[in-house]
Amino acid sequence: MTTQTTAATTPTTPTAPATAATATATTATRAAAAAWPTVPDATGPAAEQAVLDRVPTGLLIDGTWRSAADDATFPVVDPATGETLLRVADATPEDGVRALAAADAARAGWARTAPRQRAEVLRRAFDLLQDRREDFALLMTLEMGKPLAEARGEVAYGGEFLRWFSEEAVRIGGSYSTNPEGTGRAVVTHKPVGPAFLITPWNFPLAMATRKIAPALAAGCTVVVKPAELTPLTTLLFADLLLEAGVPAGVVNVVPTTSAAALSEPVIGDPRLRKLSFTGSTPVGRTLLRQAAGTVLRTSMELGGNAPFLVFEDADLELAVEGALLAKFRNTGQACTAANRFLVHEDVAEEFARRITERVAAMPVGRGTEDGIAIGPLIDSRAVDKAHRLVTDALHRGATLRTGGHPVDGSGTFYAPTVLTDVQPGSDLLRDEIFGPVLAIRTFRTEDEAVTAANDTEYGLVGYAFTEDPARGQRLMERLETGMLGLNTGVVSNASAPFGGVKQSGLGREGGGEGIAEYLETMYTLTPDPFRERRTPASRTNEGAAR
Ligand SMILES: NC(=O)c1ccc[n+]([C@@H]2O[C@H](COP(=O)([O-])OP(=O)(O)OC[C@H]3O[C@@H](n4cnc5c(N)ncnc54)[C@H](O)[C@@H]3O)[C@@H](O)[C@H]2O)c1
Ligand SMILES: O=CCCC(=O)O
Repeated sequence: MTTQTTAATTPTTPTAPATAATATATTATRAAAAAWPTVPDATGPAAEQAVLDRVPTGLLIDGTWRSAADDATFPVVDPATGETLLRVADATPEDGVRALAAADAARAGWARTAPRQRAEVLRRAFDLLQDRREDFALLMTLEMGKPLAEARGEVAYGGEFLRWFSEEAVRIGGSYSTNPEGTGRAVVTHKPVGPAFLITPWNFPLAMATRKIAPALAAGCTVVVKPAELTPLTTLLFADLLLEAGVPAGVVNVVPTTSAAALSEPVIGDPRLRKLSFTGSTPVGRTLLRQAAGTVLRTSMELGGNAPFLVFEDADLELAVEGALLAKFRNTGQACTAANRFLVHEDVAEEFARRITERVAAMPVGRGTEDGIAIGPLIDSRAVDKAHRLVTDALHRGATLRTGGHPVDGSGTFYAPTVLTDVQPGSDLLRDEIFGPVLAIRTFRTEDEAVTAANDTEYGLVGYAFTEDPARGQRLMERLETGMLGLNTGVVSNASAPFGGVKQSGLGREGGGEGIAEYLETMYTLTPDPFRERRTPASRTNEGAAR
């Protein structure tokens, strides 16, 4: 794959309480005070420093940037170089509860705003993000490592949630109907569920935040956001943009922390919290669900995946190869949607493997800020170790190495893009999320065999299938146990579509019309038929007198 291919196909939609005494306010609504010059489409040390200088490094609580309660900070590191980019305030559990108190105090006011007003705030945020897209892209590449072309794709994708939910905010409906007996009228309305705690992962630092914040705000909910400790900078810069777009104090609060579990537990256990939306791994999701049971909290869970990628004997192989490159190597393989198991019909397996190996072997690896890079660093050394352990296990069990298969020497946490064929049943990478640039191929003989293998996992986020037979495509839609299916395409993500999984890949959906419903409560009111004469005591007396 050339970098140009990666860039062109990177999806744009995608086409690619507080112990208050110690917290101190440092700047009042920082964003309003800051002038923002037009950002040049530039990279290099000066551009990097300029964007880092713009990032607020405190906690956002009640519309004010603050230092942490104990003044502690933690470093955010560039995974390509190992160098510290910035230090960020490290929120304590008390800060988390204080942020929730702010969200609770702002709750009623925000819920009462006109939907149009909420829509316009989100639309302004969308416009501001477009103006600053180069800043956000560069910042994501710095803190997360993804190639700049992909980071630009994520700004476009993440921004679409702001635009989509600005449009959805004014379409929160309800219904008025006559009950079947004809004796009454049923009125169904939707209201904001209340303060929401949003926990996001490191792999899509902007889009995973906008995919939660935008529908929550559109619905009229206030939020506390806990970004991943590895990539808090994008969320902090985005929160500042939201203040500038007109989000009132307390509506969005942000608490980066290195103590995710300690901060989250009291917030989740606090009865003022009404909603938890989590994106991350399935094991952490299970823990949070157990905690949420304590207060019977509404939850949305976007969890891990183990996507099958099926190539049938009647597939357009060139299309399948392009789809495979996107489905596997987008974000250097670090996507919940990443194809984890390639199941290829035995008649076309060797040709598919030959073509894909040629492309993968040619992928430029390097720091994401450099021109033409297709494969950036993995997020940290643990991710490199995991990828390598899975590859080594597969090789020991009989797989064949076609290209890659090793960490890249030098600074940074890089893993060579890898293709394995003849992967044997029982190999760990067929069961575990690889979360790295490793493409593992097995073969199958029949459609039944392919479907059985595809469904043989506790996960069910997304699947991909390449076939030129429309009837087979329809059978797969009905038989694959996933929340999403890419049929002859390697990417499904789009702000207008319900994103989410079945089985242990999650609960609920983000995006589409479903996305805002996750932040709304349904209320039903019954009232008597207004055309029936009311049988008041007085009318009953009169009826009796008349008889
Ligand atoms: N389904 C989706 O939409 C989707 C999207 C992106 C990532 N993911 C999944 O996320 C995983 C990768 O992301 P990750 O490594 O950041 O996941 P993770 O579960 O380790 O962390 C996710 C978030 O949870 C926080 N966290 C961790 N332990 C916690 C605890 N005990 N209490 C509260 N918060 C806690 C982390 O600080 C981070 O903010 C993969 O499994 C991937 O598939 C899923
Ligand atoms: O990592 C999972 C999210 C990927 C996406 O939204 O396309």
